Amino acid sequence: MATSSRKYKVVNTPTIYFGTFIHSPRDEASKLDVCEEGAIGVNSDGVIDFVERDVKDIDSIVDKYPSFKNAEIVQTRPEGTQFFFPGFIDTHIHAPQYPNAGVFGSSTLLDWLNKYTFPREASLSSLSVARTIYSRCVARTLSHGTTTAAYYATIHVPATNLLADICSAAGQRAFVGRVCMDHKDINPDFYCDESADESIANTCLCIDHIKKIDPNYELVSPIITPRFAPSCTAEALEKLGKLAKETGLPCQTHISENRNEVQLVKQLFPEHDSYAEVYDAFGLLTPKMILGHAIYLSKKEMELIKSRDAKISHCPVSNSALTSGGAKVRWLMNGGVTVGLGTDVSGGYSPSILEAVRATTLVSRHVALSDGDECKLSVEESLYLATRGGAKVVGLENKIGGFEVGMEWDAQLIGLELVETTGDDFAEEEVVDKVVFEGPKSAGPVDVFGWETWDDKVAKWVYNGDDRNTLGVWVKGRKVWSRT
Ligand SMILES: O=c1[nH]c(=O)c2nc[nH]c2[nH]1
Ligand SMILES: [Zn+2]
Repeated sequence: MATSSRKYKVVNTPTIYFGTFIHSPRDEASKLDVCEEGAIGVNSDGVIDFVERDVKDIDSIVDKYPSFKNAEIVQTRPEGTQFFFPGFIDTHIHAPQYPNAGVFGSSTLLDWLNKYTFPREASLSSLSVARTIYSRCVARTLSHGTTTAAYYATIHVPATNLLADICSAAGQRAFVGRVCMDHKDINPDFYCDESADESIANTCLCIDHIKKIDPNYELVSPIITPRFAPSCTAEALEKLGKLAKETGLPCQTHISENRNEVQLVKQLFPEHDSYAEVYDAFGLLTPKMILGHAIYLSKKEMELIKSRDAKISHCPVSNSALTSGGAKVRWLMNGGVTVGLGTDVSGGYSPSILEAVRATTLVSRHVALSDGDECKLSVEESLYLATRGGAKVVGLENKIGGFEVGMEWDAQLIGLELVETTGDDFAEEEVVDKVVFEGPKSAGPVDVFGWETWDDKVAKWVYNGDDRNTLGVWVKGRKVWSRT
């Protein structure tokens, strides 16, 4: 059933963004680059034309770049409470599971799949259910600053095509994968592909649809998606590996998330030495593969993944919620493996990558308790993973993840008014006046709030912020979300 045949094409008004810009330098995870008084010109294709630092007045910039004479101007507030930041990249999210976010009880992966997840995903055989869930999911992730998402959909072709349509219409950059799962002994009978051939044929139908709505995959791309090794037969994995090679399309799957799952893979694929080698044997371990979780990898597997240049999506919220374990991100990074962040909704309870950033720092501290202080990841490193790291994971590091000439304007405007970084805007007296308080007088707001450096402000955003701080979101220069 076709859902839409409208092609993606957007022409924007050239725009100059003025004010404070913060991003991670391209290959430097440990610090942020703060440009307090800058200007970025974005042309009608959504591409950054110029970046200027130490800008004292708007007129001089407009004079210098005549093609921006009639540009729209978007400016951060001057009091140091707002900044532009690259859009977040969610490298692993299950859109159909969005209504289940937060509902996992005390289950762990394999029982969670059967109890909560497969029944929910099966309900998307109804296109109207899919429409409700997918519109909500895309709107909510955009509102949290997610400008790019690598989505797992379901086994249903019409619903998967609808997800692609919704991303295209809403302006979210997306990889949309029809989930392949044909193993009859593992998947429930109400939610399983008929055969390996059906897995491939239905995947091709989804690829064809996306090709129709976005022929050059400018915004929305198909992604080949074997759910995980246990849910696929060897025949399906082999055919999907061939399809990946023929089409050159990206791929995504899960790996080593849970100890019982790793055991199951050993039982199902006894002829292969490890989980990673199963994917490698079927031609799926390539630079275009995104592996979700990667908690229980051996050193040999990590080295194999590195040698194939496959990528890893770290999903700390999900790994904590489902008691899966703590991924050793520092170890992966030291081994030269490319890592990005995923929400993994609904194993993860939140659609927010900011939450995943926060959890990345916290989970790394738990890992540090057993493996040493070196494992701790800083706010700066975690934000790097959410932007530059994610961009590398989805193969778009030359387009998104930072602010350089030639990159596309995928950005969010962050407002810090709600995270206590200024002396004003808080009706302290109103509350305190009602309380009988005998003691020294307040030191005054400026001494207590408003002293923070930009690094401090960013840390306060990461640890105390949420989507209320996300004031505006742009993808490829198009405004796709605004907090009114
Ligand atoms: O976190 C996860 N979510 C899923 O939907 C899934 N399927 C297989 N393995 C999975 N892990
Ligand atoms: Zn997942």
